[in-house]
Amino acid sequence: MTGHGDDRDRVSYAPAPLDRDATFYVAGHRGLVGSAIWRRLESAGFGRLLGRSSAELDLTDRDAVLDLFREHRPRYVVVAAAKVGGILANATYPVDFLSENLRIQVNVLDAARAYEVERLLFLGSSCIYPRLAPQPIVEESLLTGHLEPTNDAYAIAKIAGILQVQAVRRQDGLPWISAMPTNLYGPGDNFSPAGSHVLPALIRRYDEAAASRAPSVTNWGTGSPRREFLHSDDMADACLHLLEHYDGPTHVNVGTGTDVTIQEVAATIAGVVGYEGETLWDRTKPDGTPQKLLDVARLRSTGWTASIGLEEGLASTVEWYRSSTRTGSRTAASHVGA
Ligand SMILES: NC(=O)C1=CN([C@@H]2O[C@H](COP(=O)(O)OP(=O)(O)OC[C@H]3O[C@@H](n4cnc5c(N)ncnc54)[C@H](OP(=O)(O)O)[C@@H]3O)[C@@H](O)[C@H]2O)C=CC1
Ligand SMILES: C[C@H]1O[C@H](OP(=O)(O)OP(=O)(O)OC[C@H]2O[C@@H](n3cnc4c(=O)[nH]c(N)nc43)[C@H](O)[C@@H]2O)[C@@H](O)[C@@H](O)C1=O
Repeated sequence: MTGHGDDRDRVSYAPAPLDRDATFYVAGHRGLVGSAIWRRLESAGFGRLLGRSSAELDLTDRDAVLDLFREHRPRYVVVAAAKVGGILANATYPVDFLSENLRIQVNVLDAARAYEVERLLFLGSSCIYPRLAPQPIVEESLLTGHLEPTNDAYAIAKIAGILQVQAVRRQDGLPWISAMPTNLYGPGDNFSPAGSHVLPALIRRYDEAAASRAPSVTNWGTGSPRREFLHSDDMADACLHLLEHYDGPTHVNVGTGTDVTIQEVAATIAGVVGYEGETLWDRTKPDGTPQKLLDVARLRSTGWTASIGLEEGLASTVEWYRSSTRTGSRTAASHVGA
C-alpha cells in the first residue's frame, strides 16, 4: 500500500468516459479547486452536478453526509472539501487541520463506499512527502522520511485519506483514485493575510502597496524556498482527465514540473501589479519546506500536461482579485484567519 513501487509501470486506463447524465458530487464546490472542477465539469457536459456549501452541509456531521448520499446516490465524487490554509495557519492550528480533515474525508469516503460510488477522486497535497525528499519528488517518496513540522498534522490527515482510498480498492475492488496537487492558485482563492497561501498573500500585499504607493512591502521568511505553482483551472482539467484515464492504486502527482523561488515569484507579482518599491523579508516567519517540486512523469504518462503558464495565470488572477474586491465577492470570507 501507499505506492512503494506497486504499480509505477502499470498505468491503466478507465474503460469508458464518464456518463454525462450521472449525478456527480463535488465536495467543496465553492472552494478554489472545487469551483474550478465545477466549471470544468459543466463545460464537459455534465448535467447533474451536486454541491453543498459548508453552511448547508457540514461534512464533519457524519449522519448528514450519509443522508446526502442516501438521497442523491451520486455515481461520481471528487473530494475537494478540506480545511485548507497556508504555512502560518497550518502551524498555528494543527489540531484543527488534523481533526477536521480526518472527519471530513472519513465521512465522505465512508458514505461513498456505503452507497457504492463508481468513481471517486480524493485530493491530497504535496505536503504529504518528507521535508527533505529528493527532488523532483516521486510518488514512491511517501513515508520515507520526516514531515515538515509546519504542516505535519495536515499531512498526516491527507496520508490517511490516501490509505483509505487504497484500502477500498483492495477490499471492495472499487476503482477509486487519489491525486496529489502541488501549490495551487487562481480565481476564488483565499486572500486573507493570515490564512492564505503565498501567491494570494503576495497579490494582495503588492496590489495594496501599489495603490497606496508604499515605499516597501515585507514578505515572510527568507524568500529562498522553492515552490511549484499550478493554476486551479489546470488542476480541474487534470482531475477530470485522471478520472477518465487513470485507474491505479498509487496516488498521482499533479504539477507543472517547474519551480521558482519565493523571491522570484514575488518579483513577478510586483511587476504584474506595477509595484516599484522595495521588498523586505521577515525572517521571524517560517520558510517551511526548502523545496517542493513534484515529479509529474506518472501524470504525463496518462497524456496530460499543464497549459497555463505562471505569468499568464498570475495576471488573470490579479484581474480576478481586483474585480472581486470592487464587487465584494468571495475573497476569503469562510477561511482561516479571515
Ligand atoms: N490550495 C492549494 O494550494 C492546495 C490545495 N490542495 C487540496 O485541494 C483541495 C481543495 O483545496 P482549496 O480549494 O484550495 O480549498 P478552499 O479552502 O478554497 O476550499 C475548501 C472547500 O471545502 C469546504 N469545506 C471546508 N470545511 C467544510 C466542512 N466542514 N463541511 C463542508 N464543506 C467544507 C469549503 O466550503 P465552503 O466554501 O462552503 O465553506 C470550501 O468550499 C483540498 O483537499 C486541499 O487540501 C492541495 C494542494 C494545494
Ligand atoms: C499547499 C501547501 O501550503 C502550505 O505550505 P507552503 O508551501 O509552505 O505554503 P505557503 O504558500 O503558505 O508558503 C510558501 C512560502 O512562501 C513564503 N511566504 C512569503 N510571504 C508569505 C505570505 O505572506 N504568506 C504566506 N502564506 N507565505 C509567504 C512562506 O514563508 C513559505 O516559504 C502548507 O499549508 C501545506 O500544508 C500545503 O499543502
